[in-house]
Amino acid sequence: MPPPPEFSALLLDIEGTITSISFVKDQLFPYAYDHVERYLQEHFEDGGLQGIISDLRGLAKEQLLLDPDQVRIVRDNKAEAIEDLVHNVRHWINTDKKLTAMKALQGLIWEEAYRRGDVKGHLYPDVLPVLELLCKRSPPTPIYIYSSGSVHAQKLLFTHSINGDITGKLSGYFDTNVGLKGEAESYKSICRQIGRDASEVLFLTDVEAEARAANEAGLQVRLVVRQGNAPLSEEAKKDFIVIHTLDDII
Ligand SMILES: CSCCC(=O)C(=O)COP(=O)(O)O
Ligand SMILES: [Mg+2]
Repeated sequence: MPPPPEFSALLLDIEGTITSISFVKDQLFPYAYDHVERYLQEHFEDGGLQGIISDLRGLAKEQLLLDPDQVRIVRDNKAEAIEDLVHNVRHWINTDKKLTAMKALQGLIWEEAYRRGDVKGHLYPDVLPVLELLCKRSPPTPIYIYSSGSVHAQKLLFTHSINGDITGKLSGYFDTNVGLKGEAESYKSICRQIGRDASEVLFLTDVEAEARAANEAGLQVRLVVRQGNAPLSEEAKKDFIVIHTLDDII
């Protein structure tokens, strides 16, 4: 194992890196799938949802061009709009699409589940001890999150985690409003926003395309392997240092 990396800021992916894929796929996604219709019925007129519905209408028009057999244009009438929105959102959940407006709606739906205690954000056992160590360094090493899940959904997961509220350990959150995770420009933008040179930032992810994009942007990168993750390609294992626990970065 190579020596631990030197870094002055840590950027973390969530699913497959610090949280199990099974928590997201077997608990969060089914909850959103099952509750999206009721949520839209109950909240359709809410101010906070209106912008998201408008974004979902625009998204349907874009996605229809790529996926004409499955995506529906969202009709104007409320009952028909809900029918179309539910159809599209369920299709995007089933196909694990990382679409910003759909992720924003998922975050709102999950809020109820977390608040009622129906779900708790999963964290691997090595995560909190390493975050605590980094926070105790002098000066503390700031820790940021970059996930396809909305910032709202991220904050919910860390507020209602199996280790309690760990948001005090985190310095900031980024979602796909900053750009897609497979694009180098997104990582450059994050580094600008956190005021760090890319070479000082360590990014941890389970996804090869994200690792390559961050590497292209000049960040240090480790690929994280967890039980239940998709297998890494031979090329990825050759090109990146692979770790199995966050202990390997300290
Ligand atoms: C923020 S919790 C929900 C996770 C999610 O919706 C998702 O798509 C996970 O993507 P990630 O970029 O964290 O691998
Ligand atoms: Mg991931």
